[in-house]
Amino acid sequence: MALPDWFVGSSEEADFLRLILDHVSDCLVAVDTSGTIVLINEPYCRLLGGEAEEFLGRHITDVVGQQTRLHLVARGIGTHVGYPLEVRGHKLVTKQVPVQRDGITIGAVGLALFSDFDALKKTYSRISKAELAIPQSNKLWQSKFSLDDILGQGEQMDAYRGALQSVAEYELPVLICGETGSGKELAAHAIHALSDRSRGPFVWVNCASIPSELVEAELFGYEGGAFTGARNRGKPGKFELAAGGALFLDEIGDMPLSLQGSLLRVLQANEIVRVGGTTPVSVSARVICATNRPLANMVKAGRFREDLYHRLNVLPIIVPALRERDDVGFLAEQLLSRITDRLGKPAPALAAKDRQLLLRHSWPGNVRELENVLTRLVITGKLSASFPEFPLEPTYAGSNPPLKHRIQAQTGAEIRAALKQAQGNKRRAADLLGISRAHLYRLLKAHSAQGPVKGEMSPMQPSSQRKNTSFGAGG
Ligand SMILES: Nc1ncnc2c1ncn2[C@@H]1O[C@H](COP(=O)(O)OP(=O)(O)OP(=O)(O)O)[C@@H](O)[C@H]1O
Repeated sequence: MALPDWFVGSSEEADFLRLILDHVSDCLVAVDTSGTIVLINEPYCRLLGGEAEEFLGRHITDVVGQQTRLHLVARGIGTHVGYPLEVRGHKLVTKQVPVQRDGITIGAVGLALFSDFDALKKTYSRISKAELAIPQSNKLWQSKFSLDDILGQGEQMDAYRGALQSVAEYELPVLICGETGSGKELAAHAIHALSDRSRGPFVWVNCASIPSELVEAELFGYEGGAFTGARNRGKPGKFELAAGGALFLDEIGDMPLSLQGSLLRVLQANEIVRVGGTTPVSVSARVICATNRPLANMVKAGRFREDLYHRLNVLPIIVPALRERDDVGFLAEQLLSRITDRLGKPAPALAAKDRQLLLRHSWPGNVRELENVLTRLVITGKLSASFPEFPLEPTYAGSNPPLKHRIQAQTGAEIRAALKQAQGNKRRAADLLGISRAHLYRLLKAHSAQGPVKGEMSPMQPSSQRKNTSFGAGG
């Protein structure tokens, strides 16, 4: 493709420019002020069915027909955007712009924005669907943590962070496994933040905390009037909210078996149908899952679908447990300074014996437990005195009732006290207890199954039944 006389660059620059113009996906032609073609790229030649030499030097109207206005644009009649043309049976949507040097028009460039109407229709429909699928509230669904929030040092943590970076590059499902409190949620946020989808939403669902009868509506959404209590206008599910971004399914091991089949179907078909709906909606969310359960064993025991397991376990990430990490001292220092910043308190120095305690402890609650221990240290100024009591275990007083009942009663009392202190906020209560939210939900569920104590309130429950739950804010 020859470049016009306008071009004043070196021959390397000319080659490079030629290459670019031939590789732009659509047709491009340039004329001088007389309307003579001075440049034409390969895609346009292909569309016209000839070689560049056949078109260069000819008037634009001879080559593409009388309806073009490019020669007029080159004489200064202004710019045309979205100008429709039919060239040799092909319908084009073009943009025709004058080329100016030092304020003087020296020619014009015609660029086909679309030379394929079917592609245009498809693109338009994708754009409008994407707009519908990302409601404004999606601004709320964003990843809150990045790789920089993952504290740790040494080879092990470098390798771990490297693994997060490499899985982030792909559009494939990620399965994050690790003990409670080890940082799985943090990893999921960081993967999304590192990915090409980072500007899209990051929507999370805790599969353990949604009542099983609501999981389907929560994930797939529902149409108005789909069931008693459903909103009139229906509601998009988390898959729809996560369009163009990532859906984080936390505690996937706790997803009821019945729902695992529906999830598998969605992942296979890449589309969902809202509860009570009939129209499929295409799914464009990347799925990131996390679990602290031994999923492979659950598959063997028939408690987790094998086909779903393989669908999800494409890019596995194992989060190291704190007791397996060799940087506990470093992590403690870093967390301590974060905590003191947050609380506006001076940082207490870690005595040698405190460090020994930190290294000896087995950390069943992992980094969350360490954070809690350090928070108490900042507040009370003592680590060694209170530390041996961790992890938070009830002290079993009295010997009359059987031990099992005493443990239940004691756990119940601890949970009630924490909920009271947290004014019913379960996330804060879980933090106070040094356990994960999911663990708290499981305890609440177990206690509600045992009788007098009711735990989780279903949002669909009539308000009259929501009162007098023993774990309510009032205790
Ligand atoms: N490497 C880390 N650096 C800094 N903070 C961390 C790290 N790992 C975990 N945390 C902190 O520990 C707490 C628990 O982390 P997170 O919620 O990600 O754990 P989890 O494995 O998802 O827990 P669960 O299974 O109980 O839901 C959070 O406050 C998190 O910020």
